[in-house]
Amino acid sequence: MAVATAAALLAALGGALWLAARRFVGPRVQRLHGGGALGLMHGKTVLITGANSGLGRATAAELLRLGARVIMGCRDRVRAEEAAGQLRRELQAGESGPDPGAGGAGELVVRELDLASLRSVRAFCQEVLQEEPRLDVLINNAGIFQCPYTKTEDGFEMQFGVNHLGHFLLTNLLLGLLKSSAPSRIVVVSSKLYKYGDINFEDLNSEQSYDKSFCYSRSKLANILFTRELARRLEGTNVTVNVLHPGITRTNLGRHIHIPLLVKPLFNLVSWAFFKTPVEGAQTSIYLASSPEVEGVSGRYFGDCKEEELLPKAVDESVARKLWDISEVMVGILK
Ligand SMILES: NC(=O)c1ccc[n+]([C@@H]2O[C@H](COP(=O)([O-])OP(=O)(O)OC[C@H]3O[C@@H](n4cnc5c(N)ncnc54)[C@H](O)[C@@H]3O)[C@@H](O)[C@H]2O)c1
Repeated sequence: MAVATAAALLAALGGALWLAARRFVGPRVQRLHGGGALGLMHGKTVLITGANSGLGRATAAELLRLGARVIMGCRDRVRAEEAAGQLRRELQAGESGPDPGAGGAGELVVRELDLASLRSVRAFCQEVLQEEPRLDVLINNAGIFQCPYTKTEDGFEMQFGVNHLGHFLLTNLLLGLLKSSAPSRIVVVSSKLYKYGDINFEDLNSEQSYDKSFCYSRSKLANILFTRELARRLEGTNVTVNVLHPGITRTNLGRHIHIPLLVKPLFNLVSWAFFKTPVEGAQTSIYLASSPEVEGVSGRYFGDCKEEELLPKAVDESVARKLWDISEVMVGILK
């Protein structure tokens, strides 16, 4: 009797946990574009930061399959070239598409970009501006998650520096090209964890106290405030900018999180059961980059290819403007 009750309780607990986790992760989104969409991105140039792994890689594979010229902005050239070689082979073998013979497959270019260095961001943008006649989609995807306290080359707290400031400078330097290629799109990859962040202007460098999860959330809140302020500034230009959360996805993003050896198998099991695959997680980025449905839509927040509500702190216009002004000073953009 006691065993049966314990088993029933365990089953109920397991079921509740399953439902809670599914609710948090969100419904799995199936691949958006079938064989009929091949060529949808033909003639378009897409730049993806952090495109050699995880969500960025899955996004690159799909946009490439749809015919785009994809520029991979990556920190490590060797790893990026490896990933690019693999993507080209997959494309040729038809592994990243259901209909390899239907044409439309695009071109892949690797360029070096370290978002933790404003010097590197400037050099990268100079190269892009010199060599690329157009830019139709910019996807600010790269990110770093809950690393130990370190600073960027320019002395900024790493997560704020890479996730927000690096992309802030990158986007601003490429705006002219995006405008001249309009209609064009900017897609910003944030996270639901923005909810636990705050823009504490008095300590943006977290010198006094560093909380790695707060700083990640703060950088992702900054991504959203940046998107909304940029959308306001871009009104009437035919350049749109939207932000998304991909949902919890099985990638290497958690490389800085220490999981005890004994707990690892359980963690792997849970992530295998509940987390999205990179292809599933990338669907909202792909949707915002390529779908005709979002033509002209700007300043919105998406999850699972649908618009979602934001908390008041993420739509606070005065905080967004102040963050913009401070970011301009931090990255050294002269007004
Ligand atoms: N995986 C998830 O569950 C999840 C959930 C919410 C949001 N996100 C966001 O998705 C985005 C992609 O993450 P992912 O899950 O694919 O992880 P990932 O670690 O596979 O990809 C992150 C990419 O960013 C690159 N990157 C890191 N620092 C960089 C730097 N200084 N300069 C240039 N590139 C740099 C990495 O090299 C890597 O290619 C991130 O912005 C992350 O915050 C992921």
